[in-house]
Amino acid sequence: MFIYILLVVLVLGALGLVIHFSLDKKVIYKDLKDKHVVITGGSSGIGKAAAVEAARLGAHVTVIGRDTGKLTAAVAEITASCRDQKNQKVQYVALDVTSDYKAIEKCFVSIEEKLGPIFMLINCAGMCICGQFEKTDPDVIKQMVDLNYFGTAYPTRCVLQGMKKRNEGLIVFVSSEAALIGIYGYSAYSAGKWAVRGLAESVIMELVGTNVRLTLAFPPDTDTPGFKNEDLTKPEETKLISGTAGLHSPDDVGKQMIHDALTGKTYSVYSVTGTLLTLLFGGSLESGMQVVLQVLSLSVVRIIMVGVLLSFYNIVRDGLKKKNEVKTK
Ligand SMILES: NC(=O)C1=CN([C@@H]2O[C@H](COP(=O)(O)OP(=O)(O)OC[C@H]3O[C@@H](n4cnc5c(N)ncnc54)[C@H](OP(=O)(O)O)[C@@H]3O)[C@@H](O)[C@H]2O)C=CC1
Ligand SMILES: CCCCCCCCCCCCCCCC(=O)[C@@H](N)CO
Repeated sequence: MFIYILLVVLVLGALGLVIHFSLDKKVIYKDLKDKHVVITGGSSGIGKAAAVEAARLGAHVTVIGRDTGKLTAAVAEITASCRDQKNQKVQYVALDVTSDYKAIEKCFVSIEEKLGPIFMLINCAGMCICGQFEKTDPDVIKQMVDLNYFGTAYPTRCVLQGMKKRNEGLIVFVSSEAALIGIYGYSAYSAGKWAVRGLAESVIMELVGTNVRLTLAFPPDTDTPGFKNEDLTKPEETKLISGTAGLHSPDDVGKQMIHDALTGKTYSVYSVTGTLLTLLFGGSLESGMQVVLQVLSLSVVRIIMVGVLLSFYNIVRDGLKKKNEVKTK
């Protein structure tokens, strides 16, 4: 028995060490002084909170969105957070990130002409329209992928070459905890966020040997204008399931996203559920320790997850029962 345990510990220790030494070194930055940070969706919610934090850390900031009213207000708020009001520059650019590639590329060229090479790109523009799939407007099904996936893929395609050439840069993808588990009512939305995750994990492998890093964020429900809006039409079942992970503040999520990227994390997670879900379903080699934990916890966390999933199916069945009762009355 003792020998068996010793063997397991040795094998796991060796696994942890092999991973530790075969990974590229973490690139860690203390602040963003004089760096150019671009944030799509930086005029509201999580993106705005991330922009404010970047300004506090000394960055020149470009925020991207469509509504110039929201962008102007955001620029004022971000400017007020700059630690060096005289030298830091904050600008907005009106761009629809679902535009065709050429238009996005042109816009990114002009952004770099104005404030210099992009050091950090945070792809935060996104939104969720909930509902059962067969009741979802086909245009919305397409919009969820256009905005959440292509709205991340195209801007990233624009900056990658320059970053690789300069051999420095940070990219953040904002996915969702709903990209780790399928949830009633998030059908159209989650497709885009799962795609973002697939893209991230492949690009991360393509960055091997460079100092460019990509961080994949998995926020849970976060109290933003976008969340308030989606909540208006959200099925009760979706609210109950999604609520399991709690409601978080955009300031906390935006701030942590920046710091996770600066400290070279591949995943940025914000709640216990996020930690458990990435432990179970995550594909990154975040660290040797993470992989050892995955191996050790796999069966236990999987059993917990099956229990959780069963309870989610019960929520859906209860909802169905209630709807049938209303119909027969
Ligand atoms: N809040 C939550 O519960 C969660 C959010 N997320 C993700 O986090 C990100 C931010 O969400 P949140 O802060 O809640 O959203 P908000 O709705 O508060 O902000 C969305 C931002 O994206 C911009 N935007 C939307 N569509 C486009 C477009 N086509 N082109 C350019 N900019 C656009 C908006 O500006 P404008 O409308 O002017 O274009 C706004 O600045 C999204 O990707 C979302 O999916 C993930 C998990 C949970
Ligand atoms: C063993 C593991 C146990 C884990 C428990 C599982 C909990 C699942 C909760 C999923 C929450 C999804 C939130 C998505 C928010 C989002 O993307 C929208 N608000 C869109 O804006």
